Amino acid sequence: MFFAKKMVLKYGNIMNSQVSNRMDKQAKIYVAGHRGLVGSAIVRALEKEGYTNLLTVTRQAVDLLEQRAVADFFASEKPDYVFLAAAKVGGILANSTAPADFIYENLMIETNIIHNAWRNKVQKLLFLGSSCIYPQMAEQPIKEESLLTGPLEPTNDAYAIAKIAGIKLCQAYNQQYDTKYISVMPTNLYGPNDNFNLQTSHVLPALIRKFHEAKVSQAPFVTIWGTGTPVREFLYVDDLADACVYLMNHYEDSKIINIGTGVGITIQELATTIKEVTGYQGDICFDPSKPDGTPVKINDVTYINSLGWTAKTNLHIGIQATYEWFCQNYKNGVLV
Ligand SMILES: NC(=O)C1=CN([C@@H]2O[C@H](COP(=O)(O)OP(=O)(O)OC[C@H]3O[C@@H](n4cnc5c(N)ncnc54)[C@H](OP(=O)(O)O)[C@@H]3O)[C@@H](O)[C@H]2O)C=CC1
Ligand SMILES: C[C@H]1O[C@H](OP(=O)(O)OP(=O)(O)OC[C@H]2O[C@@H](n3cnc4c(=O)[nH]c(N)nc43)[C@H](O)[C@@H]2O)[C@@H](O)[C@@H](O)C1=O
Repeated sequence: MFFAKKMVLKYGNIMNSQVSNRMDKQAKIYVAGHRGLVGSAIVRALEKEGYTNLLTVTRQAVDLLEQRAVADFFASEKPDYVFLAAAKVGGILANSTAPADFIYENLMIETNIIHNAWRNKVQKLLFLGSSCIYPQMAEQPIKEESLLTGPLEPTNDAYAIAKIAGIKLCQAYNQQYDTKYISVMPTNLYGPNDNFNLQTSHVLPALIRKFHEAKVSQAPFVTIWGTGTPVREFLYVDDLADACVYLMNHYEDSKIINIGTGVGITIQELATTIKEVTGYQGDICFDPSKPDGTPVKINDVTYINSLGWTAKTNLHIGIQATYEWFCQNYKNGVLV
């Protein structure tokens, strides 16, 4: 049972930060990006909780970059709720080599969806941002208040600017049109349906694939990009999805909200853990010619914890589950 908790915002008005305004089990819920890491986990979480009227559509049927297609889709489907998990996403290499694609596609997708959610009176929308929106040298762990207090990490600043625009879109529509659009800032995620392409993936799936393939081919060493010293926080995607559904039911403030474990490890420690899980027997080498990116990135999760949500999945167990999923779904580096 949840009770409204009053809080005074900096603008002086009183808003409910925590509410119990649950989605009806038959409500029409659009999950944008349902085939991706996050979207597929949100679909699993909603189905597990008994939501029966989920709306999904492939990129081939509705390209979210196309304003007209998105407008027609919303006008004909009229969803009640929207989880905005469609985006152009990638790891440090993809972000630093294709910044134009990352800023353009993310601005287009979020603008098309948020504007048409408003035009079609969507009751509530949840926008997926990212912890990379915070300044490169933000005080650790990173509080929500750090937003726009310093320069961004150069390897993903184009993507981060698009994500900051998404936050501002939600807040501006809330302010002008009294909508209920919430923005969450997850830390680095991993799990089933992750991207295992070594050119475009994040570090955790990349290392699962590298160690697995090295074990199979009996390669003497595995190369890790950068120095191994950067610190990252990793959240299992089913925990993230659980948090998103929880917040959709219990939160309606414009204030952005971090999601994570609050615990960081070095890339070297991550590599050692993945080596152990995969059973690889060779050595680990580092390639310092590749970028490290942000030196440390750990979300402060005090706010979401205070609202009654905490992460559950231990990193070792989450990596084991992801490795099992990878072994079942990939053969010779190809999704089967
Ligand atoms: N992965 C991570 O570590 C983190 C992710 N996030 C955020 O979570 C959200 C989801 O990320 P994640 O699940 O990892 O990303 P994925 O790349 O796994 O999934 C993205 C989804 O968006 C869809 N999509 C992309 N472009 C279009 C388009 N033009 N038209 C229709 N559909 C499109 C993709 O469709 P298709 O299947 O056809 O490719 C895919 O289903 C993003 O907003 C991201 O910023 C935040 C923090 C960390
Ligand atoms: C979630 C977040 O993810 C991105 O930021 P990032 O955290 O820097 O991303 P990453 O997972 O790709 O790398 C983490 C660290 O790991 C090192 N590293 C070692 N070896 C490999 C490797 O083989 N692949 C990759 N990708 N990284 C490697 C790598 O050098 C870096 O030090 C944003 O662009 C943006 O997309 C965003 O929001």
